[in-house]
Amino acid sequence: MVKIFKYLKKKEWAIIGFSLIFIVAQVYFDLKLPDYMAEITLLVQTDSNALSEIFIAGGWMLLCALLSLVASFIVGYFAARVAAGLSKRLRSKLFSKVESFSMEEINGISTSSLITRSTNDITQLQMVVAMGLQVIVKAPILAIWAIIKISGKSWQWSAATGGAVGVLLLMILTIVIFAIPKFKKIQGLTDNLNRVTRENLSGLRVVRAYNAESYQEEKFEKANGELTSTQLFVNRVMAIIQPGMGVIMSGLSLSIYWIGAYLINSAGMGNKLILFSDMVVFSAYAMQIVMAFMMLTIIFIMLPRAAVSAKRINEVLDTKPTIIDGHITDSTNGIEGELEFRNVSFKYPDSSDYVLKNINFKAHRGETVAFIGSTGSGKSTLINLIPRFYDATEGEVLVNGINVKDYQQKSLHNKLGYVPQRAVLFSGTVASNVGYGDSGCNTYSLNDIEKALSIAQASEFVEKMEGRYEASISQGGANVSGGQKQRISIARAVCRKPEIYIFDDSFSALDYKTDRILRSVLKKETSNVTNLIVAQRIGTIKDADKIIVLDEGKIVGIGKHHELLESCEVYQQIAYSQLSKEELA
Ligand SMILES: Nc1ncnc2c1ncn2[C@@H]1O[C@H](COP(=O)(O)OP(=O)(O)OP(=O)(O)O)[C@@H](O)[C@H]1O
Repeated sequence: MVKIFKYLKKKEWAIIGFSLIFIVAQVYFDLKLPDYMAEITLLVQTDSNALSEIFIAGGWMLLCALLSLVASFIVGYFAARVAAGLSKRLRSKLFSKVESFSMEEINGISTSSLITRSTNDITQLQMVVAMGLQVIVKAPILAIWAIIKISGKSWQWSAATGGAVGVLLLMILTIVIFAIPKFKKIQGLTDNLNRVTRENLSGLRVVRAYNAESYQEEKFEKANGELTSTQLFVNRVMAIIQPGMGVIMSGLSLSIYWIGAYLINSAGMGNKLILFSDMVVFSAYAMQIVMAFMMLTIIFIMLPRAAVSAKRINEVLDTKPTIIDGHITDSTNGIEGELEFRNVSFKYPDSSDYVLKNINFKAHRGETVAFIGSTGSGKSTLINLIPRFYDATEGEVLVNGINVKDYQQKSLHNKLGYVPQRAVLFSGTVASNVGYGDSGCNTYSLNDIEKALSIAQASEFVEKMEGRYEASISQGGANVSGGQKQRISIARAVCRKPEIYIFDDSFSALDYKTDRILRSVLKKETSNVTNLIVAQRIGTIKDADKIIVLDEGKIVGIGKHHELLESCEVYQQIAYSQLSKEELA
């Protein structure tokens, strides 16, 4: 929890310091009230006093109450500012930290947990910082000041107050023992609820198509029920606080007046009035003491929960990304568009089996290298090692003769035009999706965007959209078809003008005609660029300069189409399963 405070700025520490003055002022004015109350009690009981004196004392009392209110408002304002500022900063830090994560870290913590940590956990912290500043600092000052004010009055009254505080502390301890273990559980269960909700929303079409609503509801109800019952348990324990406090405070008042009645009864005539006034004042101070401890109770209950949240946030902030940036910003060896896999083997972090084994090949500038193989043979995994979504477990991946690990990631990515297997579009416009990101060169002009869309065979449908290049694209590209999404996604890569294109099965949603036209235009327009194409269709890769056939993570054939048709059994099987002998010939 303390670690989180290092994210407070100097200015915010200054605000906290400044707030302290107002907190002390507020306590001072609050504790001044019983003094005036005692004065008024005495004035009322003494016949010789004018009404105006009572009004004056009452006026001072009102002023004190008003000043206390103003001080409390200022402290509240500052506390809210500091808390909101801290939570904004933490959210930004978490966001940029998560951006630096590789798939290994993201999968390790889980997307749903990362969302809960960036929202719910930060809110818990924000609440405790806002409340804490007002209460953690105020309560002890109030308690100590009030105790000083009543010290030496009457040991019987002091004993009664001490007893009340003792019972209060016992109550807090019981609550804390029962409730704290549940706080950690609540955050974990919130992650789970988040995960089930996300899964349901992202797979809504499949859920509907398979009438799986009740199955999903059952899953949701289970997650919801678990969270609710844990929250209910905690809230039930917490519910004891309010009435418990009421009983303690009323009991204390009653004890003070009861003890007071005995004391006044046994006192001489001259002391009766003083004792009565003392009793009124003592009871007011005693209430303040109990109130102070009550405030601390609330904080002691909120702190453990916030501590759990702080730990979860720190966990993310302290995670060291496994993909570490290199230093090289550009290759100075004059080589461009070259890719080499040198004895590369790879296994996923949570798995013991190698998915790629001893991969060796080279792609030169201007060449089209295609990867084919059955599903799960490791094609996407191989491609993912180039932009460093994962790092090779053994061996080296070299771009322009330099290990990808030695590049600054930004520079490496600027050399690549990556088109993923599942086209990803962001909410915005066609133009914002095509001219997406930073290529390290100039910003994209409308001309660049138009040209990229035209190469990707997307101009025709984009021209027909309302607003054309400024036509809106909804989240995930929900308002365009699968093939259209793929073409916009291809245009995005073209717009970057990369040295190496990576098409991970990116033509699968296109009809054969568009697929053929797109590839021939792409080849013409980007003749100096290296193309890496993962495909399932023989038709898509037939004309490639080099076809690499993968089987169970191993290269079982490299060559041109006609060579592989003669020499590679796996390739033959794939080819004959798609086209007849005549078509292949
Ligand atoms: N994140 C992951 N963690 C663990 N194993 C994975 C992960 N992603 C993929 N795999 C495994 O790696 C193997 C290769 O998967 P990959 O996605 O590279 O195959 P592919 O040839 O691209 O298949 P497809 O043509 O179906 O896309 C598969 O056996 C898969 O189960």
